[in-house]
Amino acid sequence: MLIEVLGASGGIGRGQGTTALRAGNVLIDAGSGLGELTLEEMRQIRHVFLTHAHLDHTVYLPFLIDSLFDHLVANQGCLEVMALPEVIGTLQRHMFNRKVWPDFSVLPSRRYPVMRFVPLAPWQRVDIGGAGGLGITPFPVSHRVPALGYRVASADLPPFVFSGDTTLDAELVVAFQRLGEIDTLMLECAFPDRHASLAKQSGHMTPALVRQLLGQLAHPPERLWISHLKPAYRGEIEAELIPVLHDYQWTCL
Ligand SMILES: Nc1ncnc2c1ncn2[C@@H]1O[C@@H]2COP(=O)(O)O[C@H]2[C@H]1O
Repeated sequence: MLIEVLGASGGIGRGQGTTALRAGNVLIDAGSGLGELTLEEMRQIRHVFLTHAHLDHTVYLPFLIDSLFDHLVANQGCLEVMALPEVIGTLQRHMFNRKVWPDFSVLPSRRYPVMRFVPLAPWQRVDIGGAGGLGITPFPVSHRVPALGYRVASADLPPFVFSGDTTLDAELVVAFQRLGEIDTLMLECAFPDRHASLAKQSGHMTPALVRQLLGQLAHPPERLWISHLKPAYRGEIEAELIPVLHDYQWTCL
């Protein structure tokens, strides 16, 4: 099983989509990177796990469900959107509210809708695809709004951890300790160190915070994929990460 990064940018620009990952028939987040998929590829998707409600992680969800509508109706299919209860409430109130977008969780009928919200609880693993499938474990992270990261593993996928959007605090360190061994860590780093206070205020990481987090892990990851760089600061963040990550295999997405 491969994790395919469809988008991982902290902003927009040619060739840069916001967060969306694909593993088999599962999506993690539905940012503008989702626009990389063909209609046929979208039709394979059965589950969308959301980290949080912010637009850069959800903006293509309304288009996805609209694009799949006929196919789902014809096949009696239903797209499962998995998220924290607070995130589901936000999407119901502000996105699928029949003003911004139709409420596909009651269309074409309440009994057989094309989209279903499934509440998640931190640390309650969800198994997708039975034996040999994916085990997806949500864990709490520290953002401005209720948010999760995900650990994804399967028989042929060593533990992959995606931080989602988060800053560093004591709870995040506890969560990472509980995750145990990590093969690949996709970790956000949105701002350079000169914007440390904005990073804290908006719930994001800087290279100095990445250093602090890694220094507190009992099981450092084998490799790091750094994500969510704000395009305006990309060069600066990369330069600051070089001394922080010199002992790791790493790349900026
Ligand atoms: N206090 C703030 N001042 C300026 N920009 C902010 C502030 N809070 C949030 N943002 C920006 O708004 C963005 C919302 O999405 P992000 O969390 O990815 O990143 C956030 C920041 O880029």
